[in-house]
Amino acid sequence: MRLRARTVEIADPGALLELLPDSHTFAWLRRGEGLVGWGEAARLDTSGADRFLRASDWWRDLVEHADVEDDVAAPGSGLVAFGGFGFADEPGDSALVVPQVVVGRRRGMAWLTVVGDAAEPLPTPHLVGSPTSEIGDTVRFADGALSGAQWESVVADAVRRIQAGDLEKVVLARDLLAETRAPIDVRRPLRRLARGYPMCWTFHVDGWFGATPEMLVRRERGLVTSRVLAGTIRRTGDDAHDLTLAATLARSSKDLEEHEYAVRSVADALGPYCDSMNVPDAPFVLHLPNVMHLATDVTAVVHDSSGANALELAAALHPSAAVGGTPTKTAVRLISEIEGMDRGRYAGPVGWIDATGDGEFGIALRSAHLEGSTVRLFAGCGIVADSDPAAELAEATAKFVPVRDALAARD
Ligand SMILES: C=C(O[C@@H]1C=C(C(=O)O)C=C[C@H]1O)C(=O)O
Repeated sequence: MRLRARTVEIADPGALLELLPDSHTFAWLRRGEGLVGWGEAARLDTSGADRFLRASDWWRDLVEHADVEDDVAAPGSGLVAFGGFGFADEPGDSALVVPQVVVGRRRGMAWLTVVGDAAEPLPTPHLVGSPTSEIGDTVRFADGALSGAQWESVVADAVRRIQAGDLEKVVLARDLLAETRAPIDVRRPLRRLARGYPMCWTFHVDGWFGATPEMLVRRERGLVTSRVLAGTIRRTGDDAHDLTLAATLARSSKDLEEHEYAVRSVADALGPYCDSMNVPDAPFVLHLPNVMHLATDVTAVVHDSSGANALELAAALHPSAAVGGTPTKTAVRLISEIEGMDRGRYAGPVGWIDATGDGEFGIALRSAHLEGSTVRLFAGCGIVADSDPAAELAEATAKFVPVRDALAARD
């Protein structure tokens, strides 16, 4: 189908999440800016090892044949698709979806994009949200694939293999199940995540939602940025003590080593596509309400000749050592062998791409999958030679907090 898209500047529409008409919607937001969308003008479902490249080819073809009128010409205006990609190559369930309506805000400017079949006139949507239903008054949590104790023994197994020299680092995750009596309206947890974690990217694509602090790749007019996180410490709630902990984190050789693997994997993957790469010598400490991370922002400029779009860059970067391990292939194999669950789209790229190839793909962390009245939450930790299984379990528990709190019955 040939698509037609029209983008016009609009007066400030207020909080973008309030515009969503129902739970079957798309969101990508940080500090009130970003994109929300609804309806489906076009969709590609894909899977397998070449899921990113298939999605990129589909997107390039769709853009080439579309009629686009874009009065705004900002990253995220004009034709846009939201995407969510499976972590593992198999099954690798992934999708790229072009909504019928997208509302965006960037640097105080707002726009509306409407997309439809080129053969028909475009509708004029009304930007009025609808009330969301309450999350029922009981949310019951249960272990997912493994209990805490079983997961600790999986971590201990990984530590033994690392000490034996099989690999340097592996990121292991676990899942939790949350059940409510009535189906959950995803707009509730999204609003809470956006409010509680303004420094993160709050997202929703196809039932996968969360607030991630980690940017796999942002491409904006050829400038590429990746925010790499690895090395974590839990917050205590006492700000003065947390500052001391932050200083300890910034000097911890275990965490610095783990961080270094992750930064190196991103810089190596971007190398073939970019020039003028800047990799800061030392990480900074990113403070989130539940945890603190060592963080490095890598920047670079896409080669004119490679012209890699945001999806192709995400394909090159995924899975980074922050969510897979080092060496990547050995780590990913070990994950599928011992983790005991299918990650689905957890820790896979999630975000959006526009017709110029600009876009943002975060890593779907601090995230969950919603299906009716069941939510599956995921959290993981980087395991290295001197990791302690009990401490890793506590770290994973801290990383469940954002989605757990977002599912609470009341504010
Ligand atoms: C795997 C997760 O987080 C990743 C692992 C980290 C670590 O081990 O220190 C830190 C940030 C993320 O890169 C998660 O949140 O589930």
